[in-house]
Amino acid sequence: MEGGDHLAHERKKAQFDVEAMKIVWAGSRHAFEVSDRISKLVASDPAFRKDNRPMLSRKELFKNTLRKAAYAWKRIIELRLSEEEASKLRFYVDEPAFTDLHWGMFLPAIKGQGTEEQQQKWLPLAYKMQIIGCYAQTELGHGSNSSKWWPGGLGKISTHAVVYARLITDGQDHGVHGFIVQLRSLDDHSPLPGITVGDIGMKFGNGAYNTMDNGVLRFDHVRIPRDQMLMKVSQVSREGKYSQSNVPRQLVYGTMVFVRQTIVADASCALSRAVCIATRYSAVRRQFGSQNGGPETQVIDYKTQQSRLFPLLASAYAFRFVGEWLKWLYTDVTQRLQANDFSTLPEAHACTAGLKSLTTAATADGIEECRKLCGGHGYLCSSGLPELFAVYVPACTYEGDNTVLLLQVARFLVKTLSQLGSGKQPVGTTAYMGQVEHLMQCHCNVQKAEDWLKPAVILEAFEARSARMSVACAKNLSKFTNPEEGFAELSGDLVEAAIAHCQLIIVSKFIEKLQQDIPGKGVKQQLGVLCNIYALFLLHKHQGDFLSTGCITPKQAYLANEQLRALYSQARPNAIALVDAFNYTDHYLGSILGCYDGNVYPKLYEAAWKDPLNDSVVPDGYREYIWPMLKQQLRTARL
Ligand SMILES: CCCCCCCC/C=C\CCCCCCCCCCC/C=C/C(=O)SCCNC(=O)CCNC(=O)[C@H](O)C(C)(C)COP(=O)(O)OP(=O)(O)OC[C@H]1O[C@@H](n2cnc3c(N)ncnc32)[C@H](O)[C@@H]1OP(=O)(O)O
Ligand SMILES: Cc1cc2nc3c(=O)[nH]c(=O)nc-3n(C[C@H](O)[C@H](O)[C@H](O)COP(=O)(O)OP(=O)(O)OC[C@H]3O[C@@H](n4cnc5c(N)ncnc54)[C@H](O)[C@@H]3O)c2cc1C
Repeated sequence: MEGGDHLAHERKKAQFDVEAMKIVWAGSRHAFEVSDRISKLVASDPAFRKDNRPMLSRKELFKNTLRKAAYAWKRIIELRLSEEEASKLRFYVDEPAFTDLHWGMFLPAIKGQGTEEQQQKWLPLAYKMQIIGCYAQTELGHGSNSSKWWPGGLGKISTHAVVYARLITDGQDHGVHGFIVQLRSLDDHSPLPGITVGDIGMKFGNGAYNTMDNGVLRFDHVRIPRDQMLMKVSQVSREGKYSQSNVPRQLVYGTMVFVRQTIVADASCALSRAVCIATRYSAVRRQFGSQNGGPETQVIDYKTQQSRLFPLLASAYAFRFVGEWLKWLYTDVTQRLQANDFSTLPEAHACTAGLKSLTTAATADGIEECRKLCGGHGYLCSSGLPELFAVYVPACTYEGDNTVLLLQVARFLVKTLSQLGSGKQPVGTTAYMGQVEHLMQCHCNVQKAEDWLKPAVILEAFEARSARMSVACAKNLSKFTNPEEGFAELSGDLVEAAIAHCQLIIVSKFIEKLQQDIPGKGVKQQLGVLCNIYALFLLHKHQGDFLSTGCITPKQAYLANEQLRALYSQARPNAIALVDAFNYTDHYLGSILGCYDGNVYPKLYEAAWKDPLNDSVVPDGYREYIWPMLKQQLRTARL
């Protein structure tokens, strides 16, 4: 079959209104319209071509990124794009660049930690891109006193950086503070005196994150003007006197709360992209199982394929909704901070840290699983999956190593539990800890498989598991005379308790989403199926936790798995429509296996011939190396 829509028969099976689901996925009709318009704008502009990335040398790749960034900026100004539209444009250009750190960290750091006066001075320059900034926190070795190492945009482009360093006045160390530091001349871009700066070298994968100039930075007797210390949290007077505002010191880390929140939203994008590719290809691919000479089985009909693919599809939706909620939480905490209410900052920190950890880990693993779900073709760069994996996987490390972040969540949970004794009622995502006595002894009320479809049953099982794991950690910790020693010794268990808590948040936010009014034929029902798949998949995967804490019985675990299989069958006819609802253009997907029309094989065949290696029939190097070897063998054989 040539041309046409090879997936049309699959699209006809959908039991819901795909156009309505697109609005739900985008968040609102307005968000959908912006996203749809900008994605088409990028896809139709040859300046944003990206299929050649894996073939380019590092220097060509990097120069190409600079060209795209400058062109994108020009288009943003010409078309008078709003911030929302510009950030969608960045998203669909789909190429990490120094601009990410400028807009995503440098500007937010000044907004969050600079005084009004500092903001008035620096923000207009940064907004007009008259200066370009990065965010320099991480060190090569340890300690905020060696060399900065890793900051994106630092290596070759940034003119300025927010640098985190120890503040010492009168011989007293006041800990880490943020400083705006000019790095390069605004005239000829050369490093300023005392500054050594460069790129740290090639990173994992071809193309991928190598479009970014992650950098190294050293200072030798560099003087930073006093008014370039970010002074919202603490100040140094002209006389060198150190003082602190009436705000928590933790605000110094506020930029990370903001960025981690965006990383959670981004996880749903990366995962949905991989899932879209794997789902479409699984419907196109037929392998074995032919009966009476009929067509072979579509691999998407194999239960094993479904049990690997559909939980990822459900996770993409789950991460989308928890990301939406996290954005709300971040906006709420920001408004409170402006009104000097700091009460929800610890929760915002724990939620952003924990959800960043969980969603990036699941997404990185999920992309790799999608590659395997596509068989051998998934390993071709033209599948789009190798580059997506290479570009995505550092998300498990940047903005805080995922394990380190889970330990932050664990500290928050232990603290919450310890405050119960003094009568402090937990709120927000830890409100369930207020019912800890009930959760410690409740029994799951599942007698038949369908009982697992009740939101209250699922929620109670997840709450009980999380509460019991945290309480067990707290009890074990209390046996240590030195709490820090105890924390280190039990860190493995604490990480698992933190994971249980964060999974509960994602499940509960999906359930809350379903309580809203969701228009469109069949849309809510499909989301209900996905929500149950997500929850029961987690329950099945972590059944050891649920069983060992006595939250469910072995029979109930068995029934959950039985229900999960039934849910896969319900999702099957809707699978293609559920990935169509992401509304990704073929340009954005960048994958032959995932193309909208499913016409995979002719495109793969054509693409192979475009590889530079096929430019000539006899490759470079043949005459030099292979021909003499063949001749030698021939001579030996004749002897
Ligand atoms: C194409 C061109 C187009 C142009 C388009 C223009 C428009 C574009 C528009 C937009 C584009 C935007 C794109 C955005 C994309 C962003 C890209 C992101 C890329 C990622 C780059 C990566 C950057 C980095 O990695 S930066 C470095 C991050 N480093 C870390 O995360 C380190 C991890 N470690 C920690 O977090 C540690 O906690 C610590 C180092 C912060 C502190 O450690 P320590 O001093 O030991 O303190 P600790 O005991 O842990 O904690 C003390 C108390 O503080 C509390 N706490 C800790 N962290 C926080 C926090 N973040 N917030 C609040 N509170 C915090 C902690 O709970 C303790 O509290 P307690 O009450 O005392 O217990
Ligand atoms: C692509 C990329 C882009 C980046 N961009 C920036 C940037 O723009 N600006 C910037 O400042 N930084 C940036 N970083 C740096 C990044 O933030 C750090 O790499 C990250 O915070 C992890 O720190 P680390 O590398 O020191 O790892 P380490 O802390 O050395 O971690 C190594 C291992 O030790 C474990 N470990 C560490 N501490 C503990 C602990 N307390 N308890 C238990 N286990 C522990 C970790 O789990 C991990 O397995 C970037 C990194 C990457 C990969």
